[in-house]
Amino acid sequence: MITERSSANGRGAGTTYRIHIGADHSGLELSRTLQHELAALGFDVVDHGPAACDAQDDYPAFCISAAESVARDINDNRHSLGIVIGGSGNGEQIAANKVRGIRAALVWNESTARVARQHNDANVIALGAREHTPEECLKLAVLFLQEPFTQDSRHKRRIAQIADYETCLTPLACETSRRDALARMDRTGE
Ligand SMILES: O=C(CO)[C@H](O)[C@H](O)COP(=O)(O)O
Repeated sequence: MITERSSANGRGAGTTYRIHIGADHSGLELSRTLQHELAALGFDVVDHGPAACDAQDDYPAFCISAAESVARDINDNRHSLGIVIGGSGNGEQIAANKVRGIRAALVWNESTARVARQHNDANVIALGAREHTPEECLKLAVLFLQEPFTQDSRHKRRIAQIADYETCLTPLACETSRRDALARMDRTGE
């Protein structure tokens, strides 16, 4: 069973992770493989489609559905992460990142899988099913899911700036937030 404790992510203990997965026709087979393997590892897996292979289907709805559920769960203090899958992962990442509160990272090697959690506290990853073998993708997904966020103040500060921009939609808000964060660090020595 993969839990908060065994995944050592420092955000609590004893809670099973929920993983929301969405794909398109090019990622469907990989999505099914990952769902099977991650469920076997003890994750609580939620499938956001597609239900069947249709070469004409479009990835945004499936990926946005998965990302919205991650965001909703996080708002409800439930520990959830997401995986969106397409041919390249690019469009899937772009779609997921349109959801407020989502930080989706395109993961394409072991380093980007780890750093997506360590530095970015990413809550969704995008994988390109046409770029890797299923075994590679499983490895990347597990690396991501088990890696903790460092909690370093510089990373928190940058993530907060993105969140500020997302809320206010003005670059000035980012700059203000950066100045406030730097001033706060001066005061507290953080
Ligand atoms: O990776 C993707 C988007 O980033 C899609 O999966 C890809 O564009 C689908 O291509 P096609 O319709 O030619 O199968």
